[in-house]
Amino acid sequence: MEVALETTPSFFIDKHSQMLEGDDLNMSTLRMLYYPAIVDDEPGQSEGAIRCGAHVDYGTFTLLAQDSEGGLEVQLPGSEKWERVGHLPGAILINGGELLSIWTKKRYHALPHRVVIPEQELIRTRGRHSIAYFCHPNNSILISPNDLLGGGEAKSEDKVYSAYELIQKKFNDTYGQRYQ
Ligand SMILES: O=C(O)CCC(=O)C(=O)O
Ligand SMILES: [Fe+2]
Repeated sequence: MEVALETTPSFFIDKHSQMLEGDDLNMSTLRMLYYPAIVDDEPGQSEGAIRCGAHVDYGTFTLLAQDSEGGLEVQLPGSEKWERVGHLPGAILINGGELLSIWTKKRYHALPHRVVIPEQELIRTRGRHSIAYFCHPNNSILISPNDLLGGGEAKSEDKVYSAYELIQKKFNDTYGQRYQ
C-alpha cells in the first residue's frame, strides 16, 4: 500500500505500532466468529434472516479467514448488487475499512458486506466459522487524507480527526449516544 500510494516506507507500519498494546492505545482486535446452524425452521421461517447484517468495517483493513460454508457477500463500488465471495482454501480476504477509505480519499474502498444464510437445506443445518482480524491505527493517529495523496492545500472545513475520534463517531452512529 505504501508503494501504491507513493508514500514513505513505513508510513502505515509506524501508525499501527501499538497494535499489541491494548484498547487504550490501539483498537485492533481478533475475533473468532461462530454462526449457529439453522435447525428446526419451517420453510420460509428464516426468510430474510441474515447471519451478519450489511456493514462496512471501521478500521484500516480486516483480514478474514472463512470456512467453506459460504454466505459472505460484498457490494462492489457503484453497485447495489450483492456478489458472493467464493471460498478459496487457505486464502485470507483483505477487506478495506472505512478509516482507510477516509485516509485515502476513497482510493481504497470500504466494501459493504454481509453474511447470508445459505439456501441449500444441507448447508443451513451446519454452523459457520470465520476468523477476523480488525486492523486499526493507534488511537492517537490523526487521519489526515492530505498526508497521503498530496491533496493540495488543506481547507479549513477539512477537520482532521484522530483514529479514536473516528471510531467513537462510528459507534455513536451505529449504536446511539452510549459511547461518549
Ligand atoms: O464472518 C464473516 O465472514 C464476516 C464477519 C464480518 O464481516 C465482521 O465481523 O465484521
Ligand atoms: Fe465485517
